[in-house]
Amino acid sequence: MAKVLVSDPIDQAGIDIISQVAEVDVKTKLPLEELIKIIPEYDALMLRSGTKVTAEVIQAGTNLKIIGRAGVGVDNIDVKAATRHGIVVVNSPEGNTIAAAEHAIAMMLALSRQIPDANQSVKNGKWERKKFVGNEVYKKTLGVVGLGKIGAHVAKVARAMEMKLLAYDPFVSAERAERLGCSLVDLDLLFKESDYITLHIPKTPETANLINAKALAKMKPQVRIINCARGGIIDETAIAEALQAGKIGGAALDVYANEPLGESPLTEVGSNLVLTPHLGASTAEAQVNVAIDVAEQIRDVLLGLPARSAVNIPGLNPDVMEKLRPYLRLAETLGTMAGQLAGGRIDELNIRLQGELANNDSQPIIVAALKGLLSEALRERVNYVNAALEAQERGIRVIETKDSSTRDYSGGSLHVEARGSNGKHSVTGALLSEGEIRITNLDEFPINVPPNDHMLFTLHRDMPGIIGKIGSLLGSYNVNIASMQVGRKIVRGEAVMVLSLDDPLPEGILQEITKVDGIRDAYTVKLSV
Ligand SMILES: NC(=O)c1ccc[n+]([C@@H]2O[C@H](COP(=O)([O-])OP(=O)(O)OC[C@H]3O[C@@H](n4cnc5c(N)ncnc54)[C@H](O)[C@@H]3O)[C@@H](O)[C@H]2O)c1
Ligand SMILES: O=C(O)[C@H](O)COP(=O)(O)O
Repeated sequence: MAKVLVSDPIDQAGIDIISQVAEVDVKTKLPLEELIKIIPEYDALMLRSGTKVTAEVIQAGTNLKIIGRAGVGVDNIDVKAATRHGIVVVNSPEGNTIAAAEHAIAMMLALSRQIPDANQSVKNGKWERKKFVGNEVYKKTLGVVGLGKIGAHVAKVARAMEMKLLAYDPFVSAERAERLGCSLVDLDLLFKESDYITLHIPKTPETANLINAKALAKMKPQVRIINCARGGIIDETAIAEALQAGKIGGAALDVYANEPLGESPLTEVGSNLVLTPHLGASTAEAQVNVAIDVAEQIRDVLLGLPARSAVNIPGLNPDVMEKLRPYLRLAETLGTMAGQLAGGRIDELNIRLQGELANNDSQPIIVAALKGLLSEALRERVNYVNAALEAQERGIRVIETKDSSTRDYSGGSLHVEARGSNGKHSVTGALLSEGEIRITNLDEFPINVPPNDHMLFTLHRDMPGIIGKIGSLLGSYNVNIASMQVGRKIVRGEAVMVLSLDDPLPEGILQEITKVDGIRDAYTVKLSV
């Protein structure tokens, strides 16, 4: 039975789902060395933001097939290292959207009405009504930085409170912003005009320290800043100084450059600063949502099914995947054949989706062809997760075309051409109505053969006696021929011979075949049909 390690607190609903197919160990707060020590035992790892999945952890996780992040941010996972090792990384992109958005709103209101400080004051036996006079958010300007899932929900709620909304998001259209009641503006204008600024962006090289001393200097003196996105987007020293000096009205932070926060200039700030310990996603509802979402994906991947929210393989919903599955098999077979025919060092792969197939998303089909193409070199190390990265790192140029006008097979056909040390070779294939693969073209010669574990291809002159000679030669090595077919364009011109063999070809026989009069070239292909 598969084994799954749960290394952060996850709702029981998720653990129950994984337990249907695997043994689950819950071990939280593991020191890194301990995690590295035990990870080889596990097929899957499920976590939240508390566990750091470094390249070392991934390297040690020799049995890992999937890492499931019960939440959105995967910045605590070395996704590149996981991809390189063929480990699928999944998350729950929407399970905690509402929770995080509501936390941002709660922070904005808590800050405006000084609720945390007022609460503490009452508990200290005081009654300081004058000290805690706040502000209304009604008719104030809220600047939303990042108009994705969480930013959009914050905008909707803020609009209901009749706030004026500005938004900055270079990847969102003005129409979408408008539909959400926001005016899309540049960052400087948002800084200048906003009474409240709320951040809902990922931490990237572009967003790191976005709110620094220079940015703070552009804002209104009473501005209140909310960060429920990621630590490191705000320069914590700069914001602590601005608060201490009264240069901004307040800040409410849920996330920090280093978590847990520990020693920080932020803890020195006396008032107008609300801090929560990364609670954005911590609602009962969100925790059930993310646990179920990710647990289902872990269960599916362990059962050999696709994951719906993989961050390191082309996103596909299960219905599309189900429809494409036979074509992925076709693409992988053709990629394997083209790769072996073209020889070891492949530098270019041309893929043409033809007929009906051209109406589909080509990305998964390309990945499947690349998986086949690299299978000779990487064997079981290559999979759907790392095929594209491996190809990119080997400098393989991928050219994709679509031609919906081809009308040869009802489901369409796929043409794969690889250029490598043996020159350019192409294979075309299609699916029969029962889902069986047919190779329909080899190096532009029409053929019609099913793939077979051991195949021999020759390029030769179409002349009497040549088929017999190859048959006798194979017979002399005790190689049984299962089927044979010749493809030619003109009588007595160039032709290809395709032989399906029951046995692997012994060493050296290929060279002998190329010496037969009329044979120009010969290739073998090994498949796993
Ligand atoms: N505090 C928490 O517990 C908590 C919970 C959930 C999510 N989050 C964090 O909240 C953030 C937003 O999550 P989401 O689900 O809305 O993500 P999302 O991907 O739906 O939205 C992010 C938005 O940021 C925009 N963006 C990217 N780079 C930008 C840039 N340089 N400038 C401006 N906009 C930029 C994108 O276009 C996108 O619209 C993420 O960082 C996520 O990790 C935190
Ligand atoms: O990225 C997220 O989903 C949030 O930061 C929540 O993190 P958590 O699951 O550790 O609460």
